[in-house]
Amino acid sequence: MHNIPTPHNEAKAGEIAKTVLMPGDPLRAKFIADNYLEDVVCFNKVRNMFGYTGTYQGKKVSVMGGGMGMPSIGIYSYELYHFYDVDNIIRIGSAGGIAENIQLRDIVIGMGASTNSSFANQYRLPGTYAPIADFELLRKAVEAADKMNIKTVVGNILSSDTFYDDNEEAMKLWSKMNVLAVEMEAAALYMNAARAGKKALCILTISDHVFTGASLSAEDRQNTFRDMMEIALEIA
Ligand SMILES: O=P(O)(O)O[C@H]1O[C@H](CO)[C@@H](O)[C@H]1O
Ligand SMILES: O=c1cc[nH]c(=O)[nH]1
Repeated sequence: MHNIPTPHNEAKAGEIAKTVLMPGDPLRAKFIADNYLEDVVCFNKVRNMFGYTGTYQGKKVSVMGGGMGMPSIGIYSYELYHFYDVDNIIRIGSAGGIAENIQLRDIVIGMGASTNSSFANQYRLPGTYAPIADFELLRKAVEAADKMNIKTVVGNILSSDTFYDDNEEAMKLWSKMNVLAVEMEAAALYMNAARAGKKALCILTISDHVFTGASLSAEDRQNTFRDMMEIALEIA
């Protein structure tokens, strides 16, 4: 393997599993390692973007923070796919609901990730690219959730470059196109996966609703995030 360690990841060859769970928050990665994994080894501390490898029900799995926004997950996922031989990245994140039928605590799986980002420009495509999840991972996630009696909503999500946006109408326009929820990374992850010939999926928990202003308490957040983590671990 060439190019490792990277400026952002100090892991050595073989230290990262074929499947990586990737929350935005590195402390959520630590939470998963502490609460779900056995025989844990921390492989990255560069910029405090913690990465851990351990076993879950006997399977080797890694979990690493990806940061906030597409430039950040763009870097970490690119390096994992291209330099660390990772095959699958499953983002597990929080999101704001923007569809009427989406409520707090819902688990939304991004079949597609629309975006206002220019990440795709690098590919010089003669049209508009549609970033999509890997179907096999998507199907497995839905099946695992069904078995665990956890409701999921599958559809289009928005990966936004902005958390605070001056255009108050923007979310209403995406909502009119049946986009379910807004987060900030999936589209870049899906594009990096496609370009690398690898697999990606984004599973989200609705932590707030953009139009109603409703938001989860800290305790609620932890419990519902656990459902999402367990779906991801199940399919890892
Ligand atoms: O909870 P995470 O995974 O960080 O995801 C969401 O939360 C952050 C914004 O608060 C953005 O990264 C957004 O995508
Ligand atoms: O990106 C995000 C994440 C949670 N809630 C939002 O409104 N946006």
